[in-house]
Amino acid sequence: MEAQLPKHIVMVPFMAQGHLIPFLELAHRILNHNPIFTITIVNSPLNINYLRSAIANGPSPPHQIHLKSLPFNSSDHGLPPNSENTDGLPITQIIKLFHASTALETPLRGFISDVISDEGSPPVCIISDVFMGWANEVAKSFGTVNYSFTTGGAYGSAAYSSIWMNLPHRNLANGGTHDEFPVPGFPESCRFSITQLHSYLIAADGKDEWSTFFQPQISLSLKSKGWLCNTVEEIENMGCETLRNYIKLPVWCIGPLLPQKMLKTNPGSGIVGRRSGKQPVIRPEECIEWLDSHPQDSVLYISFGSQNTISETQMMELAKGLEESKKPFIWVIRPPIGFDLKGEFKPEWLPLGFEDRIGKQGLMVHGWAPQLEILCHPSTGAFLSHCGWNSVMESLSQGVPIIGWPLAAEQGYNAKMLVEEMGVCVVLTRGVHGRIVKEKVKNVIEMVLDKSEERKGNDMRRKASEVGRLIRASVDGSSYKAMDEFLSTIL
Ligand SMILES: O=c1ccn([C@@H]2O[C@H](COP(=O)(O)OP(=O)(O)O[C@H]3O[C@H](CO)[C@@H](O)[C@H](O)[C@H]3O)[C@@H](O)[C@H]2O)c(=O)[nH]1
Repeated sequence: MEAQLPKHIVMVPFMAQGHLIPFLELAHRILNHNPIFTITIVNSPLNINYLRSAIANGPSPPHQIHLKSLPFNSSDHGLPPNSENTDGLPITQIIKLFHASTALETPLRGFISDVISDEGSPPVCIISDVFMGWANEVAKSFGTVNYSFTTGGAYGSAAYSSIWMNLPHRNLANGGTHDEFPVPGFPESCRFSITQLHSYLIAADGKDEWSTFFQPQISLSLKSKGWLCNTVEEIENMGCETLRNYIKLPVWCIGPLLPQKMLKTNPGSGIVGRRSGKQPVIRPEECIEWLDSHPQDSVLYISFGSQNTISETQMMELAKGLEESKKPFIWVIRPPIGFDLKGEFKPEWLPLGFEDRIGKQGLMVHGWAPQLEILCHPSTGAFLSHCGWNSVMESLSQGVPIIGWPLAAEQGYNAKMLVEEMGVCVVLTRGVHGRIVKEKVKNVIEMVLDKSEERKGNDMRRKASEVGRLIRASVDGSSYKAMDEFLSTIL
């Protein structure tokens, strides 16, 4: 009998750390579920190198995962040389990278043709990032199908898609009051605020450089056979219903795409190990040792994800508020907005003598921290986060409540959902122009870390812990079932 060729899936992630890693985790998850597949992840050369080191740094990679580098030259798109990832790029360049990402279409077509010559048939499907909607056309023209993968949550993805496609805030008079407006797909009672939108979205008119990328790409992704979503059905009931209602396609909630150790009932402290192409500037063991010296649920962890930072004034007030709160903290810090994020950190961005004065109260990490190890440690009591979806899932999976400071993308919608639907978050401020004073920083930190009964912090922790339980239960429950259903549709 002739041996059956493995079923080939081609994955097309967007060119950002917060997208590449969930795609890699998705590939692992699919293969754990059913090893019959071969998966090729395609991207620009530097992102493929990044994924190669992520695989090398992580636990033993299955032989069925292949990486394919597609030609891409950032200088052809008005970007600085070697700019193939949002990491470290200022916002004005990020939009150029979004537009440039569509240049991967022609080389992807070449690759699919090669697959057909070698294997006699096209891949069983392409799984493309929601931002890489053009992959739908590629799939169709080669007689295969496309599924979209949103690396965000259900609520955030629904809001992001609907707001970009409809720009509902442009017509506040149409059913809106003051600065609040309804969003197509969401219940009438769920109003969004103009303050939750980034300035480029507030200014968008359908013809600007942001709309002319997002509208066609989301619109193409709406032609997929269905969407995979990095969330858990039970924790986002309303978000899942809204996403299905808005996109009118099947949605499989297959998250959380996190390392197995984080999903154990009591992960405890220790090395989690992750697939990441970046090395922390501090050894995980050092962080763990520092956390070991603090009581349970007492430490605030602060990080704004892989590509964001705050303003100079905000940094100063945050530092003062932290110092006055006297609460222990780990702060992943980068140069403020307007400066080279990978450049040298200048002492004048913090209060005079700050780092010397805080001593054992704070651990400053200049660059990249071992976030998973920090969040899994029992001493970590709260996370001051920009509400990027990976950070949200990582925090909630460990029952850690969130102090939200959304900065860009769908982070404002994530924060809204975490506050209104889950009750696990309080918003400190929004954006790089958001007002922030040290007194508020101090009060919010104290409130969230306060474990006394009847305090809001205690309630947030209890709710976060319940969400964490649901996330862990989904691994053998709803998310497992959703993956099963998805794979049976492509087999
Ligand atoms: O010092 C650090 C900082 C970050 N991380 C990791 O980097 C990832 C950051 O991801 P996320 O929290 O999602 O933030 P972004 O990198 O900003 O993510 C982009 O992609 C997400 C998924 O689509 C969106 O939700 C965000 O809005 C978008 O900015 C997480 O896994 C973190 O664990 C570290 O390990 N160490």
